[in-house]
Amino acid sequence: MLQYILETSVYPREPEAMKELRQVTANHPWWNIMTTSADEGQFLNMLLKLINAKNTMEIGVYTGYSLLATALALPEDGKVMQFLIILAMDINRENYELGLPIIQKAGVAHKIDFREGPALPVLDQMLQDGKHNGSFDFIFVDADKDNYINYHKRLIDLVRIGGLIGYDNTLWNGAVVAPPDAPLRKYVRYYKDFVLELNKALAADPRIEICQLPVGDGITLCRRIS
Ligand SMILES: C[S@@+](CC[C@H](N)C(=O)[O-])C[C@H]1O[C@@H](n2cnc3c(N)ncnc32)[C@H](O)[C@@H]1O
Repeated sequence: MLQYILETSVYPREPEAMKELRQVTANHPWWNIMTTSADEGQFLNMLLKLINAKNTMEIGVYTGYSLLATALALPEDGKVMQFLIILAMDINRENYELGLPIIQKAGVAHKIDFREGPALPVLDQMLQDGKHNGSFDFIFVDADKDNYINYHKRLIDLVRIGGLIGYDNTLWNGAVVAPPDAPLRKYVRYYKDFVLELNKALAADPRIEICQLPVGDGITLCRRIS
């Protein structure tokens, strides 16, 4: 079914730059476990346009596919305070630089403020400054699953009321419904409980409305309501 969706509506309408970046990623050794899928990229691109997002954040860039999908969707006039419109964080700059020439060629690199390093200290600094509370329209989290709960504790104060946080991989390769003795890859098994814990915490959080979508590996959208 996914192949049908990809072939009928995703691949034919995928912007050339996103296609090109997907090719770069496909040659990277982490591709299989790391990359955001084409249907997710297209979904993010449309979602951002629908909510008229201007000020966004991404945690977990890798080679930049979801970042490019975001940058292509955002308007030119999104600068808020000292940030450009996408604050993008990753512990690895090398991978970001693999995709960067394509992002530059697409004419959207100026929308990105890339910070190399772990995201949590940057979030803590922003919260301490107090200037960015409630300022983000959209935040996409696609990084270390064992920190998602820690991200959520901070992001809830940084996203604006009515804004969205999207957590990626909340179906975790289907492992969220796998029996305890299921033969899972080591990587999948290691993070499974963290994803389950996150899903439970989001479902019980009264500060958000949530919607879990089977797009890509599962995205949970959280709309801040208080
Ligand atoms: C699944 S990949 C991101 C995929 C990307 N969104 C895309 O479109 O292809 C996860 C990324 O999170 C990064 N990462 C892991 N731990 C991190 C941390 N503590 N802070 C920021 N980034 C982190 C990894 O280096 C990796 O590039």
